[in-house]
Parts: sequence; structure tokens; C-alpha cells
Amino acid sequence: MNSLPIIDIAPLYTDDQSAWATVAKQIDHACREWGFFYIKGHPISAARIDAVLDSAKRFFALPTAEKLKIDITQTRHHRGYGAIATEQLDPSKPSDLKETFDMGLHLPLDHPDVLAEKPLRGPNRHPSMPGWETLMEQHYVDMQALAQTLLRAMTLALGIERDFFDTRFREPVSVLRMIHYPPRHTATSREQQGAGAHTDYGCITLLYQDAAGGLQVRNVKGEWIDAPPIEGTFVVNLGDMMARWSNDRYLSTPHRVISPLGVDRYSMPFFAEPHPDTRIECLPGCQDEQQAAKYPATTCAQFLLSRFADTYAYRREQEAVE
Ligand SMILES: O=C(O)CCC(=O)C(=O)O
Ligand SMILES: [Fe+2]
Repeated sequence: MNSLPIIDIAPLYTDDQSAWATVAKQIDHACREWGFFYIKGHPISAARIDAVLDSAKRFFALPTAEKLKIDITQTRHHRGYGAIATEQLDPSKPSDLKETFDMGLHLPLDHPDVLAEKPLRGPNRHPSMPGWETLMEQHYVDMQALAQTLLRAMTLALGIERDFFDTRFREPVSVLRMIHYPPRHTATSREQQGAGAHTDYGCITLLYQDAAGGLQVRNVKGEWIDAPPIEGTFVVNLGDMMARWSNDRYLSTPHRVISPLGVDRYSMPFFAEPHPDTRIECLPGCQDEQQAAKYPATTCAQFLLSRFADTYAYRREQEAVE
């Protein structure tokens, strides 16, 4: 129980049904035992990752005033720049030592959801850097497709139709995020975490992390295990919505980031979430006489908004005004 599984998902991109089923079984096992695993053999190229990472570094190196032109706290739909200490993932610890850029599915101002002022819906807010918008919008599409491939592999074990998630992930509220963790300067400041202990809110997260290290995952015995960077992989983990959907058959596992000593760390999670109106209720195959549904039904948007309010003070303030 001391190291996370590494799964080669290349067979999911072939017509070999028996290899496909083997990978699906490995994913199912990892989701039940860990809620965390690495994937290799995915179609996102190293050149793409380098380009996105390089752009993220250039963005975070801009003067704060420039970054704050797209301040996330000035929007209602969660897009743009989050300055250091905007988020507090573990309420028992200081706010997180990190800065972020968040983007989602770009919806124009005349989209019906935007006109209806639906939460989490609206246009992206990109920095004005040459090439940034085209690169990031394409990366968003490709990460969404990768997430849906993994979700398709999960349908077999969960006993649902192969296209169950595909139909629910149309016009999704997935978020592509860039994170910069400034270095910690003393060995004694471990309390100041890059990202406090938390579980993710949504369905499935695909995380690229650079070579700095610092990600830790809590195993079933309650011990913190390092999830070190492995070249060419993404770390995949499940969030609370998937735990609810699967009636806790799949685990939403706590994790945190200890900022590395003396070096900057960059990471890029992609949080895959369905359409905001999607009902999140126990899947038929995940309940029976022995195990009733544990969680009341909710919707994707309702659930995400309640979790955002837990970790972002500015969102609680926005809600209080309404
Ligand atoms: O940066 C990382 O390695 C993890 C970030 C994370 O857990 C999150 O943003 O939910
Ligand atoms: Fe996380």
C-alpha cells in the first residue's frame, strides 16, 4: 500500500476489446483501492505539455497588477487569476501558498446559460499573451477528451451504458488550472502548505506535475504517501462527485502539496466535471439490499458551488450579498 499504481492506457486507443477490458479492470481496481493512480500511454504529447507549462511560467512571472487584470474574485463564473492565499483547502491551516489561473468551457455572452446568468457559465478570461488563448483552448479540449476516455473505461465496472458519461459531459463545467507554488524557505515552515489536505470536489482530476515534487496522498491507513513526479504521466484521482455517484465504491482520497524547499513548483490539474444540470445520484449498479444509497441526490452545479463556498472566502461573501 505504499506506491500508487501506474496504468498504461494505450490499449484504450485501439480496437482490441480484450486489452481494453484489461485496462478497464486495472482502472476499476485502482479506483476502489486508492482513488489515485498514474496513467502513461496517453495521447498528450511532451511538446504540448512543455508549451503549456512554459506559458504558465511566463504568465505567473508577470507583475501582480497585470495578473490581477483577470482577477478571479471579480467574476461570478470562476475564471482567471487567483492570487496567493485566495484559496484555503484545509480550514485548520493557513491559506494555501499558491497562485492559480483557471479556465473552463468558453461560452459566449449570447449563450442561453450566460444570458440566464447560470452559475459557472461564461466566457474565459485569458491574459493578453501572444499564442496563449489558442494553446490553452486546444489543451482544454484535449484534456476533456482524455478524461472522457478514462470515464468510458469505468462504465464497464460500474454497470452503466458505455456512453453514460459521454452524454452527461456535453458542455461540461470542467476546469483547466495552472498552479504556481512559490518556494518554502525554511525546513520548519511545513505548516505553510502549498495546498492543504483536501479531497477534490468533482468527478475525475488529471494532474500534470513538474519535477519539483511535494504531492502527497493519504492511504487507507491514514499515512501520507509521496506521489512523486513520473515523466510522461498524469496523476489521476477521483473527487467527491464520483464517490457519490458510485456510492463510495470509488474513493475520493485526501491529498495535499507540501511546497518544496527553495524551488518553485508548477502543476496543471484538469478537473473533469459534467454538465452543470447533471443529477448526481447513486448509480443503479452501486446499490443493493446490503448497501443502500448513502447520499441524497444533488446536481453538479449545486454540489460544486457548495464546495467552492467552503474554500473561497470571496465566494461566501458573494453569496452573502445575494
Ligand atoms: O498541485 C498539485 O500537485 C495538486 C493540486 C490539487 O490537489 C488541487 O488543485 O486540487
Ligand atoms: Fe486536489
